[in-house]
Amino acid sequence: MSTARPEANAPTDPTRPPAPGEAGESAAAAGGAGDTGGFGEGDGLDARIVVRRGMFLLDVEVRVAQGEVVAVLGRSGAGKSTLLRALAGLLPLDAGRITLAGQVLDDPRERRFVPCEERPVGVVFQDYLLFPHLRARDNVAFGLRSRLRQGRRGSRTEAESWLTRFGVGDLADRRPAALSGGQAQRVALARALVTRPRLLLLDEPLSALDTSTRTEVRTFLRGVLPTLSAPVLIVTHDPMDAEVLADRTIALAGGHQIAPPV
Ligand SMILES: Nc1ncnc2c1ncn2[C@@H]1O[C@H](COP(=O)(O)OP(=O)(O)OP(=O)(O)O)[C@@H](O)[C@H]1O
Repeated sequence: MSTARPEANAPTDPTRPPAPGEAGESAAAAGGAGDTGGFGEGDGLDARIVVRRGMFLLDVEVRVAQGEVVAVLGRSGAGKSTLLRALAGLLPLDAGRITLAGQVLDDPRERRFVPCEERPVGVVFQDYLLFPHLRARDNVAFGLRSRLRQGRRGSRTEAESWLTRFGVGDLADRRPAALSGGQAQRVALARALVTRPRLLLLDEPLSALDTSTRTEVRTFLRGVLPTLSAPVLIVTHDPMDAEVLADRTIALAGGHQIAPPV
């Protein structure tokens, strides 16, 4: 495990596709869930996250049990994406500690920092960030090949089975430009889950979708999320998403946790 800490507040571009070895592809790294062959071992997520970005300070405590789905609500600028980026390893903590399934991912006091590509964390961003030049099958297989070192044939077969599970198996040969928003979001979710991360982060996964697709994907997620025994954090502006998808809600304002809306 690397303990080198990146420069605090290093600029990252959330609009670019995840590079090989980045957290936009779910990472099941050495010591991650790939070792156990499945979700759900360990103690869930336990984190105190303190991150400064310019004048903004995020300071929150988050605990999510295995199999629990927690919605993170808050107005624009509240710190929701900053929270997810810190958990994914895209922003280092300034103070606090992140422990996932018993493994310390970030603790500045102990100078410990697991880089994003080594974190067993799956991330789905609002605009999918699929690799545009890869077919759906290879988008999903990418993490298996790069992180788990699986061979081409086996990783493709496994990718196809995840696409089928998510109802888009017949689209395996398509590139992202030939997928609808809902289809692309399913592929992105398959890609995030294929390496069996121990934490799933969904950043506004429905916000780029039109109303009917949004309802379709929300219903789909409602079926899938309870089947994962990993902790899930889902950032959303929409209380309906929280109501339908989450067991519990965290509300942020100005970088701090507040009582959730009733
Ligand atoms: N690179 C940066 N440098 C300085 N400040 C930043 C940077 N990125 C974000 N911020 C600030 O951090 C605060 C929290 O931003 P963040 O993106 O986490 O909010 P959010 O709740 O996800 O908002 P939205 O719902 O609009 O995505 C904002 O005040 C924002 O201006």
